[in-house]
Amino acid sequence: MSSPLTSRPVTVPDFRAAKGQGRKLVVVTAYDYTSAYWCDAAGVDAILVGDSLGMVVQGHSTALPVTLGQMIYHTRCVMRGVRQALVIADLPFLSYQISPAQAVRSAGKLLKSSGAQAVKLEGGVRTAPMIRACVQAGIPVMGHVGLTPQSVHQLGGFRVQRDRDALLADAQAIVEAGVFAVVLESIPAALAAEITAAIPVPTIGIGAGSQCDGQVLVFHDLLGLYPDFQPKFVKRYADLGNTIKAAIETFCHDVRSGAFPTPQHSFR
Ligand SMILES: Nc1nc(=O)c2c([nH]1)NC[C@@H]1CN(c3ccc(C(=O)N[C@@H](CCC(=O)O)C(=O)O)cc3)CN21
Ligand SMILES: CC(C)C(=O)C(=O)O
Ligand SMILES: [Mg+2]
Repeated sequence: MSSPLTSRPVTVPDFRAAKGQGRKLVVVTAYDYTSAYWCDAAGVDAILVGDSLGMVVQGHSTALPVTLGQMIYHTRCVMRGVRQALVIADLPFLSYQISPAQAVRSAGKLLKSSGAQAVKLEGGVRTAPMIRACVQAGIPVMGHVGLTPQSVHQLGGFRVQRDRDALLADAQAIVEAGVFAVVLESIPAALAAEITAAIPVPTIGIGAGSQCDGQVLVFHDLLGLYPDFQPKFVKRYADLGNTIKAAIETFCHDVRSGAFPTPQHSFR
């Protein structure tokens, strides 16, 4: 029930080969040692060190300010908490868009300095040359099409993407460039099902319905930790934000009333 794909550490080929095996792939984001430890212990198949950390860790309103150095730092923290899950790290905005050479340099630096097994790049037809260059350098790449948050200003906001022909062409282009899996973000369920049936690698959905080969959610969204954010695709499996608030309120009360610390928590 809550064990990952394999009883040894999950590899990129394991993940890719799960397509059509009748087993849904589970991916959760994590940004530090402790969150990665618990995701891995719960039996996720893969952990994504997402550039969403720009929002949920740093407090920006988009992921655009995140740097490659910050992605390396967080991925190194995550790696120390993981025993079995595959670890994939996002390449941040402007670390791969300029040229295929820039993409290989950034992806290579991220893998070399963190120990993650794969990178994720956003974009379809336009990003295919960068993906191809990384794959030819021996770097496994996960693709990401549909709502690509690094293009938020070009898209005019975090909006559902509905252009069927463009989305199919994007998915096909990155499959041809060599991705081992594709994130489908914020697209109608029927279209995600069509793309899933059309391509030979697993699709991992977020706001893309139930017919994808797997699902991904942001750690803070799944646990109710990120304030004032609940798009339609998020299901809260816990209410940890309010749990934390209540616990800290109790601590405040105990300190102010003198109920904490007791002799039990003190040295004699
Ligand atoms: N915490 C968090 N969760 C995420 O899923 C996430 C991030 N951060 N940061 C990077 C991107 C940004 N994402 C987002 C952000 C907002 C919406 C959103 O507000 N969607 C609305 C409007 C859809 C529409 O009307 O077109 C929704 O209700 O789903 C969607 C994806 C997904 N990613
Ligand atoms: C939402 C997922 C797919 C992502 O790219 C991120 O967390 O940055
Ligand atoms: Mg991302």
